[in-house]
Amino acid sequence: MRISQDRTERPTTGRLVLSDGTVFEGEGFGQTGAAVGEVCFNTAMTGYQEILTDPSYAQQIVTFTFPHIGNVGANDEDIENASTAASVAARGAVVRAEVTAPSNYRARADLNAWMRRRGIIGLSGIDTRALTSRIRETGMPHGTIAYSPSGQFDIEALRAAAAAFPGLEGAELTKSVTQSSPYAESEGAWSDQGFAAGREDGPHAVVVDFGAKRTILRCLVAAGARVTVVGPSSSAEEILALSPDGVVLSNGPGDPAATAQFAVPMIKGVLAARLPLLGICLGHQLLALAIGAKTMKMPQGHHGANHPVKDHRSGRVEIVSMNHGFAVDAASLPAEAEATHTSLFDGSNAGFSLRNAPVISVQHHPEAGPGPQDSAPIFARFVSMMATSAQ
Ligand SMILES: NC(=O)CC[C@H](N)C(=O)O
Repeated sequence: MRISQDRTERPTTGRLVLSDGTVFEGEGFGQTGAAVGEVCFNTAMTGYQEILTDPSYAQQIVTFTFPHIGNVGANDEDIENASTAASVAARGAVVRAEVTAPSNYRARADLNAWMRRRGIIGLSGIDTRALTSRIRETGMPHGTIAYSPSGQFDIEALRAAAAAFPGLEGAELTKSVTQSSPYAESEGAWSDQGFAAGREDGPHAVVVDFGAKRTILRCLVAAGARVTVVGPSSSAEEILALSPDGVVLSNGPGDPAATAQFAVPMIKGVLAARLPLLGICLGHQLLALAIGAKTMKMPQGHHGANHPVKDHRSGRVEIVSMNHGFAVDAASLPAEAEATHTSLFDGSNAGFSLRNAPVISVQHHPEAGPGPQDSAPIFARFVSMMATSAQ
């Protein structure tokens, strides 16, 4: 039949080529061209726009296990890059179903056009279950995602580019996704009326931006904090000169051990000032390194919005958002730290506090964006720690 002949004659326009030569063939969308990165999978059923703009995904290609990505299009608010200097977080998106026209009252663009504008390469029609099983069994591979409207690919060149990708171990990426000059953040919680304005008289939180998600800043503002954001290589002296009532170490991309080179001296200085400290994700890992614990690369990482974490103080299980490829080695935590949270998926450390200092820290994402809000009370807790220390 003619129709099927036409179909078979038209070359497919997208590829994901792994460093071992495995080729996944599908249709390209979004930005044309090729990009290399570590291929991970994310199990969240919603929030693809937040995921693709989370700076922690720098140099990663995200495989979505949820089959329908793009249904609600893209809007102007669900963007997690805090820094205007960083236009791209994830380098690519691998999805199962073809992206269809958006249906949502908030949509301002379809995912295809939005990804093209942001320079993110998409690949649809992929057996994402097979790719995810492979990542689960053999770890996160290096790959090249490519979209060529003509359907012409130099597969060997794409494989060689994937093989040449140095990977995330040892990679310091926080400076590439942030801006160094301080700024104030005053946007709070979102509603259909827009973002609520923050208070100007709340306790002052200085957020060290390692690639912060805007939702973290908005949660702090919504909890009553006045927020100033500073760059990742700020010194303790520069931070203390802003008279903070507390300091937040944000999430961010890359290997915490690499960023620790300049972040640990800063964290030690803030710890010495005995200010309340909150670590989130990369911030959690950096805090662990600052107190002498170790971090390590995980084989598959945790990327999703349905991860069970046990809070040992309350005994409750919280369902949380996760996005990390490195983890704190729980066994290496010094006696001054008390492990407060554990991942119920694999027993890895998901939080600690310090016994003799106002310091709390979590591996997961209490801000959600996307995900459940079981851990959101940590922001109010931190703001009240700051209010107490300010007295
Ligand atoms: N979301 C994050 O902050 C990620 C932290 C770190 N880059 C990791 O992959 O583990």
